[in-house]
Amino acid sequence: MKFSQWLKNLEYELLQGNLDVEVEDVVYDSRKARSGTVFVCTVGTRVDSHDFIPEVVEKGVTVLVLERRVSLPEGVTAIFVHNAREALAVLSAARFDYPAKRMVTIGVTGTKGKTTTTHMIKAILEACGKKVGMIGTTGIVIGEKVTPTANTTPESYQLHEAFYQMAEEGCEYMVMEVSSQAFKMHRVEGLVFDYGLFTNISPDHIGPDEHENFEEYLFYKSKIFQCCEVGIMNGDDEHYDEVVKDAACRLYSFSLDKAGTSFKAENIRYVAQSDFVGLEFDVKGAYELAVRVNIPGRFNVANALAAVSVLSFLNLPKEKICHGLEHLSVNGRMEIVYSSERCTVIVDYAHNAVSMESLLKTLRDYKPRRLVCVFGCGGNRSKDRRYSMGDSAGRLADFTILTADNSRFEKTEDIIADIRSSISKTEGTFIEIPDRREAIRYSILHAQPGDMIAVIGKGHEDYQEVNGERHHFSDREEILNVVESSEFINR
Ligand SMILES: CC(=O)N[C@H]1[C@@H](OP(=O)(O)OP(=O)(O)OC[C@H]2O[C@@H](n3ccc(=O)[nH]c3=O)[C@H](O)[C@@H]2O)O[C@H](CO)[C@@H](O)[C@@H]1O[C@H](C)C(=O)N[C@@H](C)C(=O)N[C@H](CCC(=O)O)C(=O)O
Ligand SMILES: Nc1ncnc2c1ncn2[C@@H]1O[C@H](COP(=O)(O)OP(=O)(O)OP(=O)(O)O)[C@@H](O)[C@H]1O
Repeated sequence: MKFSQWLKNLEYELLQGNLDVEVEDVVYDSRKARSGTVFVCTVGTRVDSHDFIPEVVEKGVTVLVLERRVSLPEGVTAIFVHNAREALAVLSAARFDYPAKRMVTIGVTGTKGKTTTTHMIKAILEACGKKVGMIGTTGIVIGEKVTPTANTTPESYQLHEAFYQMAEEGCEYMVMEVSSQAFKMHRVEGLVFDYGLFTNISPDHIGPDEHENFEEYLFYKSKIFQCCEVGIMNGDDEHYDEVVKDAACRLYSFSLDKAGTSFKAENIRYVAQSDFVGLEFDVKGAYELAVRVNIPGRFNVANALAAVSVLSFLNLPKEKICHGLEHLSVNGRMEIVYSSERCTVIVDYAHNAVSMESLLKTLRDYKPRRLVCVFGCGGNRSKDRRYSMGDSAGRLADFTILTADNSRFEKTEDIIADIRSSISKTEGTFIEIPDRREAIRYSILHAQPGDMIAVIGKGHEDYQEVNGERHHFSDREEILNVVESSEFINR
């Protein structure tokens, strides 16, 4: 392939060499540089990869893309661009021949609910017999194959490579989580999603290497409506007006509370039966559907409504959409791992006070005999989380078991002591069992009929991180071990 053929959507200045040089790939990590590739130099948070130019040229790189004017070795073609990550996205799309255009693409952004909603969309499309590719916290998912990624939204090159694989394997649809950081780092530059979905926004991801402040976070997240054909926004979000202010798409909205939005959830029922714990509601407005979802919680009404709003445009059979929603499985997000008259045990990924608060509040909608909460906090992370989560659990749960999360390089007992300092100021009853396996076991073996037990914080994770090492640990597996044990069965 001639390099010039990849340049049609890029503004650049030729610094030296010949644009018709033959190239076969684009590389952005010097360690992967090889003969006949284009190396895109970026200025990262830790490394400025312009420094690797001598090394990559030595390895046979024929073209360099620069965003800093540096001295160049002879014999290599070099172009200067305004932003190298933007250029990486444009070149990667061209390198894989614009694979996203071969599928219906759905981008989902928002502070909370991205993973849940993308899984819902995928599950419903699959229930309708469609082949779907998915990208997000779970990694790159094509059929049964899951490829873990370093980021929720991977680097642009990895994205286009994944789109290409999806299209080659016959995926008609692609649904992905788009983080605010992805917009900031130009990972989705040049993509135009067929559908863009915005679940909600509240302060998060503000700090070193992420966003300077909430305004910046909102600015980048709102970009979803500048890179999609049809945009769907949460009409209940308090920042609605700011988010849609610069929208350049056909805009729709969904709501649980407000009249006049395009899609509205009405007649919401929280259902807790021994064989079904979940939600029922009616979608009204631009699309009408009676929905039953096998995942509990008010925020999952919003997630399911958001998913249905997108899918309403796709001419899918309504009975299959309903089937998909009633038989969902979203790993570690309000996941009912066990339910009987004896108790219901739920695993959820809530790992800050805001999520924990909404989780515990909405589980109260199910009127459990007791709401029991099992949780801990991560080590080597903000201590505020320990105080605020301790306070939420103390106020909202009937009984709390404090235990380990990923303690990392801290002592679990010290982390629990921090949580204790806030939970003990509330009226909440709690005990401490530092071993998470024992804590889960205790909560189930001592359950009273009608209890709801929420095991919080680790969700889908299948490890516990202690002293820099990851040991296999899954809340789901531990729960199943207990409920399948003779100790529980014969009790
Ligand atoms: C702050 C940030 O977003 N950093 C991302 C960025 O890394 P960076 O620019 O800092 O990388 P760097 O190490 O300085 O390297 C700069 C360049 O030199 C290259 N390099 C580096 C070393 C070398 O030997 N040779 C070489 O060529 C690197 O490939 C890179 O192109 O580019 C990397 C490659 O794409 C990302 O993996 C990395 O994400 C880091 C791991 C990260 O923690 N990001 C977070 C903030 C993030 O993006 N989070 C969001 C949201 C998650 C959520 O919603 O919960 C996400 O989408 O994951
Ligand atoms: N729509 C929502 N509103 C508020 N909280 C939610 C919503 N959906 C899920 N949650 C809570 O947030 C947690 C994370 O949900 P999910 O993984 O779907 O969101 P996410 O946007 O992918 O989050 P993250 O960026 O933290 O991975 C859930 O375990 C649940 O407790």
